[in-house]
Amino acid sequence: MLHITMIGCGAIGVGVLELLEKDPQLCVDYVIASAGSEELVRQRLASFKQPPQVLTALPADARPDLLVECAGHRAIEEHVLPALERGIACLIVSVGALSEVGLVERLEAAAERGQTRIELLPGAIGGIDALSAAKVGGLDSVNYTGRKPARAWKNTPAEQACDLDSISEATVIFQGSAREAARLYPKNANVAATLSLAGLGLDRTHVTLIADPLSEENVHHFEARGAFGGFELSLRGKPLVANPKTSALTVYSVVRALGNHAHAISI
Ligand SMILES: NC(=O)C1=CN([C@@H]2O[C@H](COP(=O)(O)OP(=O)(O)OC[C@H]3O[C@@H](n4cnc5c(N)ncnc54)[C@H](O)[C@@H]3O)[C@@H](O)[C@H]2O)C=CC1
Ligand SMILES: O=C([O-])CC(=O)C(=O)O
Repeated sequence: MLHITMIGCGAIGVGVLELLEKDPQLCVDYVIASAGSEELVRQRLASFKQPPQVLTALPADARPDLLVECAGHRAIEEHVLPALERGIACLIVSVGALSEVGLVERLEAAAERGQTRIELLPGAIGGIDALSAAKVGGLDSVNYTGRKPARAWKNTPAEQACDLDSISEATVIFQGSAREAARLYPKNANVAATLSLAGLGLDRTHVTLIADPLSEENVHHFEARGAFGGFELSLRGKPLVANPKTSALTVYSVVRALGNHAHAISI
């Protein structure tokens, strides 16, 4: 059995815990919540048969087999870096955090010192295997468009680009590099960062973000060209009820990755 610590227990975290209850080979012992939210998180977990212990930091003597981050950009600096230094293998969904200059190198150095690894999960997108394989032969261009319902852009800089409550058609709210998209939209542009880290890098991946009042889905579309040929993918993700910014596939991506660490065959 693999022993897991989970950072963050919101829409993704609860969804993952619900699915993991059915897998006897995976056990989440600890959930790390942000300070002040422990009681709320305990209430969220009250109906679980064996709820994990809720803490605000990993105990000094804890040695989980894996730490999985489902919290947000700040959690990478706060929890993932120190865990790597301690030799704990980490899986993360807040890949956009790696848009901060120098953070990739710091994570690599921490993992090397701890003789462990950090895994960037595909989350709401697919095709990362093909894109990163295509990169080996050389890529010429990667263009990504993220389209979400207008409500998914609430409390983001999109509110300065348009009136989200009154737009009647799809409206471009951002065009630029993946690095800038991830910085400005930490809860909506992790896919942009993941595609660029697998492909042409944060500064050469062109990103368009769209608020679409006529859509009920989070649509992720990218086109890649290079020595391998060409590749297009359109993924129409259903948003989670608990958080319209986040696609349900992100939950399944975490469960798949954890299962691949525990089961005899990984796919
Ligand atoms: N790679 C991908 O495709 C995707 C990645 N994400 C990432 O996942 C994150 C979480 O998404 P949701 O679960 O939908 O958000 P949510 O807002 O429903 O839940 C996040 C939870 O983490 C907690 N939290 C925040 N910072 C923390 C910290 N430093 N330490 C411990 N707990 C902390 C919050 O209190 C909250 O309970 C997003 O912020 C985003 O960065 C989200 C969607 C897709
Ligand atoms: O869940 C999604 O559809 C993608 C998302 O929020 C992100 O890229 O940060």
